[in-house]
Amino acid sequence: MSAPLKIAVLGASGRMGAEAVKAIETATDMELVAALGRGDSLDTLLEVGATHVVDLSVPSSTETNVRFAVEHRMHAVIGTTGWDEAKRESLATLLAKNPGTGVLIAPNFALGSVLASAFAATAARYFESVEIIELHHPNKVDAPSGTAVRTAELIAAERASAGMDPSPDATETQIEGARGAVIDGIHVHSVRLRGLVAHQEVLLGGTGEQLTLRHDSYDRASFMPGVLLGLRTVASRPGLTYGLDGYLELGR
Ligand SMILES: NC(=O)C1=CN([C@@H]2O[C@H](COP(=O)(O)OP(=O)(O)OC[C@H]3O[C@@H](n4cnc5c(N)ncnc54)[C@H](OP(=O)(O)O)[C@@H]3O)[C@@H](O)[C@H]2O)C=CC1
Ligand SMILES: O=C(O)C1=N[C@H](C(=O)O)C[C@H](O)C1
Repeated sequence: MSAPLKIAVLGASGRMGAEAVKAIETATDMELVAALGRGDSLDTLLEVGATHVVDLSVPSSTETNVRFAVEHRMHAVIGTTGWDEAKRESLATLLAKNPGTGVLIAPNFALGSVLASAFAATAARYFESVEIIELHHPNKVDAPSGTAVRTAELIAAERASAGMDPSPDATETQIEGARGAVIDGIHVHSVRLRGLVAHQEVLLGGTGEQLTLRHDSYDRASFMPGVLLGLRTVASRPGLTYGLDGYLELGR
């Protein structure tokens, strides 16, 4: 049997970080070597000899954390939101200088969510209208969710390759925000509600019919199989992978 992966969790006291710590401690092929939070020095990662980092911190710190890891040739699995195109490009440039190091940015680790986004992108070629509603707990600091952004990007790419027009919309006047955020031409609406965890609906409309693709995470345990899959795979995928779908055989 090969040596266990030496894993550090960043954001370890948070809602996701605490769940990841439990999952890693339970995995027989992994060793938790550090559980760090705000104010802890990243030099600890070097002192404990971490080979892999899981970043589940906050959008304002994730880039600094991950760049440190890559500069020291640690593989990184990122669940934290905030990785826009400019940040991803900059990270890819850094990775090119550190060949052999792998990074996964996973907007959503839940396998059902990854599948739902892929199904939605496929379906969006066949429906005139598409909009996204994402629904989350009220402690979430960013909107729209990273998952909704990624889903909109996938849908927009499919519709562009199919030569489709924008979804029809006759709105002439509106109160700002009434039609949601627009990402690559796709409208995204964000709900924050006590009692929710993480949920998303993609509404697809055609003449006389509607298809709704909904995914619900009722518990953060739903994200852990994806976190562990990411950790087990990332070292064999040098460079940057955006989306856990990059590690799955989705037949697309
Ligand atoms: N990809 C996925 O499947 C999922 C992604 N997420 C994303 O993960 C992120 C975390 O979510 P959640 O756990 O709910 O958030 P929390 O706020 O519960 O946790 C974030 C943790 O990070 C800590 N932190 C702050 N700054 C740093 C730093 N510089 N280094 C290390 N840790 C730091 C915070 O500490 P303090 O409290 O002191 O600020 C807190 O403990 C979000 O971006 C969220 O959108 C969430 C669920 C699933
Ligand atoms: O903050 C959360 O809770 C979640 N964040 C991620 C996102 O923004 O998409 C993943 C999941 O939706 C839960």
